[in-house]
Amino acid sequence: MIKIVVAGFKGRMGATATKMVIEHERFELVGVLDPHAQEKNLSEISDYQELNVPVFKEKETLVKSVVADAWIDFTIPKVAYENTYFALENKIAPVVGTTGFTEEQVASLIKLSKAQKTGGLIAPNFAIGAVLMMEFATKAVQYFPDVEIIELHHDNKLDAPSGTAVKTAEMMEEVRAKKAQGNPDEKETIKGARGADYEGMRIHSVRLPGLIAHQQVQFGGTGEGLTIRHDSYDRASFMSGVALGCEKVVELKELVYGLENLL
Ligand SMILES: NC(=O)C1=CN([C@@H]2O[C@H](COP(=O)(O)OP(=O)(O)OC[C@H]3O[C@@H](n4cnc5c(N)ncnc54)[C@H](OP(=O)(O)O)[C@@H]3O)[C@@H](O)[C@H]2O)C=CC1
Ligand SMILES: O=C(O)C1=N[C@H](C(=O)O)C[C@H](O)C1
Repeated sequence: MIKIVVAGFKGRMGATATKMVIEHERFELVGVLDPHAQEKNLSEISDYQELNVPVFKEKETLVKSVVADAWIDFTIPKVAYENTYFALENKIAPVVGTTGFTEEQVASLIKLSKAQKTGGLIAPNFAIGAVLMMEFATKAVQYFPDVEIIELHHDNKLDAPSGTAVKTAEMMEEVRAKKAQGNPDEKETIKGARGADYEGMRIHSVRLPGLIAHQQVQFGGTGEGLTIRHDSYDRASFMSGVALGCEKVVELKELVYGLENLL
């Protein structure tokens, strides 16, 4: 059995991941973390009355109280780096879905994981379809260097652009012919009209109630266009990737960035 803790267990993703861990035959939920939780045990929550899983408000108390192999993190961009660093320091393999990491933070966590000989995963998107979308886009951009990313999310999202959009742009940038898109003389008459600029590629972030997580990567060429689109209609779409991450990280000796590294 892989012993797992879930940080952010009361959030939209954390609650879905907690349920997945409880129901998974090879996982054991040994603790959950939320700084504002009122409960002391999951059994106080009506769906989980039969369980005995301690609830922690501080990560320092958690590591003193339970032994864990993997740390699922769906918290907020402000604390995810600190949490991941802490998990690695304590030789608990992080499986991180929280977005908003800088390139420098990812590099520093990979370095720490190697020093600790501890596996880990930071995956901006755990949906298999989203990973395929990123890979297909990386293929397409070699033929269509003119590309814009439009990501669409629910309006409670804290970070923009999404982690998926950033990862897609990073992957495409590695193989794309350098190019600044649009008319070199173009002027924004309203600031932000052309979206964010990542190495000449534009990223547009849409936030609307009713949405979950969607992205389209739109390419333009001479007399033709290509659109690659992924939609998560339910947060369950992320769970097979989270489960795969938990099974794989305990075998690794360093942290990897992107679920594609484990498929
Ligand atoms: N990689 C992927 O496939 C996916 C990634 N995400 C990412 O996951 C993250 C979470 O998203 P979502 O669930 O929608 O957000 P929510 O706001 O619903 O959940 C975040 C939770 O984290 C809790 N939290 C805040 N600080 C801490 C802390 N120090 N320790 C433990 N928990 C803490 C919050 O608690 P409180 O409210 O009490 O402060 C809240 O319950 C986002 O960064 C999002 O982009 C989302 C979907 C898929
Ligand atoms: O906040 C979300 O909901 C999501 N966040 C991730 C991101 O920033 O890419 C993954 C997915 O898009 C859902």
